Amino acid sequence: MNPLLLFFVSILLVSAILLIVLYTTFYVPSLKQLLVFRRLPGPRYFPVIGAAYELPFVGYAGVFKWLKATAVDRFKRICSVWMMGLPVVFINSPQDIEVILSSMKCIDKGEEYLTLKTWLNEGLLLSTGNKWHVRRKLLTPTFHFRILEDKAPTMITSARRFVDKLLGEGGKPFDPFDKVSRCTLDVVCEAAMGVKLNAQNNQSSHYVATIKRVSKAVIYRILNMQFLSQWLWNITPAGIRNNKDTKILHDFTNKGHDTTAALILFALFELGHHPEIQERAYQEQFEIFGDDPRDPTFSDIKCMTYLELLIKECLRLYPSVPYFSRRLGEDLHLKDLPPVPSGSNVVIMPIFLHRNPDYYPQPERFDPDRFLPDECTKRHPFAYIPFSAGPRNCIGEIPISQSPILTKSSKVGSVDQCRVSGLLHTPRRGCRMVLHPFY
Ligand code: HEM
Repeated sequence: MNPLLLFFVSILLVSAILLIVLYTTFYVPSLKQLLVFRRLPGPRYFPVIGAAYELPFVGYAGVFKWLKATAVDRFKRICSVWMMGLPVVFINSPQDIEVILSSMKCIDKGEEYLTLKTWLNEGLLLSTGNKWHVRRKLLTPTFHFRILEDKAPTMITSARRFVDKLLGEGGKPFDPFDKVSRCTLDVVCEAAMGVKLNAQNNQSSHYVATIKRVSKAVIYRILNMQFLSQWLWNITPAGIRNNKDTKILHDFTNKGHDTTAALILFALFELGHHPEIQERAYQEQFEIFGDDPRDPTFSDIKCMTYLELLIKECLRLYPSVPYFSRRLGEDLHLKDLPPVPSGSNVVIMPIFLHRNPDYYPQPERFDPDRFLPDECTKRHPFAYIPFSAGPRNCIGEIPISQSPILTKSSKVGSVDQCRVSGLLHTPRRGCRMVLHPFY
């Protein structure tokens, strides 16, 4: 063959391969997206590539700081950013959040959820369309209040075992994360799936360590967007490791235990820091039970009004799911704004919404009284969304809001500083506590 022709054919072949790799690795926006998207407010980065090049430098621990500075502080209501061809829109106002979460049309999960696919497969969290409708309809009755009443004895047994484990530390400082995690794993597996796991009696930390690694891998892929492409991820050493990890988790895992564990951990953290709040919570328990060591009933739980305020305030300051998103199947129309084009990834961040001083004065202050009925009526209902809202809200919301997390047998003594990071909202450096028995 003529060497010149060979040269051109080789160039063509290499270009075609590069194009295929680019096309299967990154998003290619449509002309309409390119034209419409630029009319939305947002920082001006490189066109199409957008802010993606900053992400690898942000690091695992800096994600939320970066998100706040980029997507909340400057643009307040709404902020649009290109991310390697993917149009991403951060929505920060309760009014706009209500529009998207209430819509039956916006039920597809965002692109980031692809990173969970090998772990959670096509379960309720990730499925969409008819598959999701059918599964949701089947599963919803399982989480009904009355059905959960049957599970109460097993939940109480796990809770008692948990308290024994905490007291077993004999008043020395310890990090409760592993114990909390095992307890919620036992409770959720048994209540939601009827599976007896007995994780609290199993000394191996293998499972908890694997969950941590898999969660870290999800954030890593979001920060390094080239790895959102499954085939590219699968051939990296981290991807190969991750695929092995997710196989272990398939057998055990479910969506509820780590979110609930994070809630309990932060509740312990805040109780340790606020003896006066702990005392009010304790007094409420004492009024219900006195010195009687009996098990709580569901009617007791209805009397635990302060405990309910406390849980709500924990989920405000530390929403276990700090970030979630939807991929638009059609244009989204928000009041007084150009349309958000179909194909955009719309992001909602309870972690910043719940700390917006317009809705929560002195937002960093832990104050359960913010959730007294009179205070709640002053706020937009979508200013508080720890369980999301609308058709794709959390199916576990009822059991969580009806589960007592405190027992009256122990008192949290002191808790070290902890920071927040990760896929779920959990303490980054752990949180060490001391537990003093009451009697
Ligand atoms: C403090 C505890 C919990 C919090 C804060 C929480 C929060 C959330 C949030 C924010 C979502 C929406 C996520 C999204 O749109 O991407 C969600 C979905 C979901 N949650 Fe929870 N969750 C908790 C506990 C549970 C429990 C205990 C279970 C089950 C045993 C559970 C099962 C689910 C399921 C199945 C979905 C997907 C629902 C759907 O897409 O239709 N969650 N959760």
